[in-house]
Amino acid sequence: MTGELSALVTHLGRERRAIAGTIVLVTVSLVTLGALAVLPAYALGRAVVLGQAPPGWFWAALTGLVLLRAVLTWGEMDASHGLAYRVLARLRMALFDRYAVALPSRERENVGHAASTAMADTERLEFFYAHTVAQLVAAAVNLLLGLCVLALVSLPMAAVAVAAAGALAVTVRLHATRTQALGHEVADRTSALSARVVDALGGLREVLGYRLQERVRAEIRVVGARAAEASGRLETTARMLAALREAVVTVAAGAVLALALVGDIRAALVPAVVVLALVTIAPAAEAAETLAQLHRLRSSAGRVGAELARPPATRPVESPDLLRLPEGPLGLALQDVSFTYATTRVLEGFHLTVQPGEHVGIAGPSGAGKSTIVALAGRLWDPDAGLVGLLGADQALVPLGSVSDDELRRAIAVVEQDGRLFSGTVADNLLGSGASTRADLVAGLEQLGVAEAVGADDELGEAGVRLSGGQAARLRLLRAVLARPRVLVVDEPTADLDAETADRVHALLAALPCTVVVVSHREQTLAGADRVVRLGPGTARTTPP
Ligand SMILES: Nc1ncnc2c1ncn2[C@@H]1O[C@H](COP(=O)(O)OP(=O)(O)OP(=O)(O)O)[C@@H](O)[C@H]1O
Repeated sequence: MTGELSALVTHLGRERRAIAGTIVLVTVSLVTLGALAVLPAYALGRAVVLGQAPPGWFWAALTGLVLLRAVLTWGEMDASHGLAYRVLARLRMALFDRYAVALPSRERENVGHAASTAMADTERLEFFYAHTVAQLVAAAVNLLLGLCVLALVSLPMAAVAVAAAGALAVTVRLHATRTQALGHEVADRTSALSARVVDALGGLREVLGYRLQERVRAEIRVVGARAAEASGRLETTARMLAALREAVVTVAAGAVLALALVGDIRAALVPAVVVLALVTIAPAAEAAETLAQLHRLRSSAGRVGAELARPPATRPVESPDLLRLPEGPLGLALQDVSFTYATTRVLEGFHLTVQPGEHVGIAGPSGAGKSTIVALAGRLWDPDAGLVGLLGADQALVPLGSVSDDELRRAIAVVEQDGRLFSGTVADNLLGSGASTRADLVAGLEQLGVAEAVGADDELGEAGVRLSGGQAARLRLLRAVLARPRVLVVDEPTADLDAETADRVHALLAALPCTVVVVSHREQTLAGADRVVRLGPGTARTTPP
């Protein structure tokens, strides 16, 4: 197995034993099949050349092999189907565990690539570990066994089989070198085509509104033709090499037959020996076909491996360093914090202390770093330097990075400006934390003026598409409030609202008993806070309190 594929085996846990089990099953099954082909050929040779009926042991052996093969085939199907599902689940679970800690990275990348790796690449690999590995090992063992038996019967015939195996290996190499570059070209062109289609579908309203249909159609036609042309070339090359492999098997069978006819093998054995040569080489030819396709699986394994190696977005909390949060109200503190996106330094030596129970507003020009402060407060990322923590009533600071994720998520809720809702009902979306009741939800919908538009059991559609911007913003806020956090950090809760509806949000926030940090450009929204911190333009710096 090549590096990328064997590297993933560590993620398969107990399934490694199951893979070993299918290898044994498939190998025994293939050898049994070979014996099932050779035995009747042997009987036929005796009957035609010597005029002798098969002996009694022949029928017993044949019946035994038929039964064994039936049991093995059934066992193999049963084992490998179950194994395939479990391998798929293992790989996806490993990926999703990694995504959970690594994907919300500060680069905020498009997650389409991650999703396609988790769905498509893992499916390809599932088949490989559950079926292909066993097929390859079985073909290799079968080849070795067949060669040994052939060598006992006739050394020249064994030499022919070895030469055929060598020729098949050459076709695999040829296939790999010929199709690798072509395969990349096909993948690139196909992904360009889907990107263009997704782009056009995403902007369908604009396409129709600005009468761009003809242009889009022409572009898709050109990109589609390029993809089809590259796929065609790949297909032709693959077919030619498949034909070459078939030719190798045919020539080898012919050579074996010729050797049998001119050699010193007893005539009665000729059919059995020719069949033996065939059952030795044919599975190897099939395996060669599979090996030739292995580069695709290797790329899939490489992609999955790269995703599994993504660095976590925040430093994992080691259990000996775990701290418990104090009882009672909690405040929030950022001490001497610096933070940089790829090249943009947003915060430098930044200080902010929000006392337990205090309501603080944060204002500042666009790009000043307000949303970055919100993200750091929710420990979506760690700061490059300095400390972000929760403040007890005794002013002791517990760094966010020392609290278990579960305890942290229960203590602090963050409502980002571009936060997400999911498909499902309003209740599914808003009561997930389990901290509030359905009655609280209904009261919240009333208070925020959304009850007329949506009820607790209404479906929101994918990513909440059935809501207006202002309705979605209020539901996102309500979701955080219903989680009953001890610290609530909200980014622009009223940006999408008219003045009257914004007042409903102000009233809700003002009545909250917990610590509240509100980021807003709107003075009305900041007016309800106990105090307002105003950031200047450029990198946000503040002196310690
Ligand atoms: N993921 C990112 N990668 C690179 N730079 C980023 C990223 N997110 C934000 N920035 C940059 O960091 C700076 C601060 O962004 P931030 O979103 O914190 O500002 P903000 O004060 O909330 O702005 P606004 O009021 O417009 O929402 C900006 O210059 C922005 O371009």
